[in-house]
Amino acid sequence: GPPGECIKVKGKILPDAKGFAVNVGKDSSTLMLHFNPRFNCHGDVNTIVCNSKDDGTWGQEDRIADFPFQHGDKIEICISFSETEATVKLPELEFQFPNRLGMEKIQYLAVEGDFKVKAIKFS
Ligand SMILES: CCCO[C@@H]1O[C@H](CO)[C@@H](O[C@@H]2O[C@H](CO)[C@H](O)[C@H](OCc3cn(Cc4cccc(C#CCN)c4)nn3)[C@H]2O)[C@H](O)[C@H]1NC(C)=O
Repeated sequence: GPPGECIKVKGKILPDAKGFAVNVGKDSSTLMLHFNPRFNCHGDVNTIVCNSKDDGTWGQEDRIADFPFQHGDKIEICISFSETEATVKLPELEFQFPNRLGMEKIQYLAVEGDFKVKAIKFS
């Protein structure tokens, strides 16, 4: 959808989650944001890794200092964006990630890994 719209993903983190990802962008190869909380994977423990993907090529990773998640949590992730940055709103944490590709609309959303989606809302 267009800038300013909020994409809300509600769901539950699995009790034995290693990690999950919410990807938004144009398609699976071109992502404005790969939002990837890692409980324990790729050598990361309790770390949120964010990145972009440009036609199949990963960008530079950003690691967020806080990790407001626990196994089994029911959470809502709210992603909105402008021409300059994406904003991720979580319980107890909000941060920005640069809109590196200058993407003007989000037409792709995918949730992967140890997360059970309950609802997705575009508002
Ligand atoms: C230190 C030198 C090496 O550096 C490492 O190099 C790796 C390879 O590049 C990076 O890892 C890649 O990082 C990229 C972001 O940048 C991506 O997350 C990508 O994963 C894509 C992907 C997504 N999915 C789907 C999915 C998603 C979440 C859960 C599950 C599950 C489950 C059932 N339990 C499945 N599968 N693959 C990851 O592989 C590391 O961060 C990086 N580490 C550092 C410190 O730099």
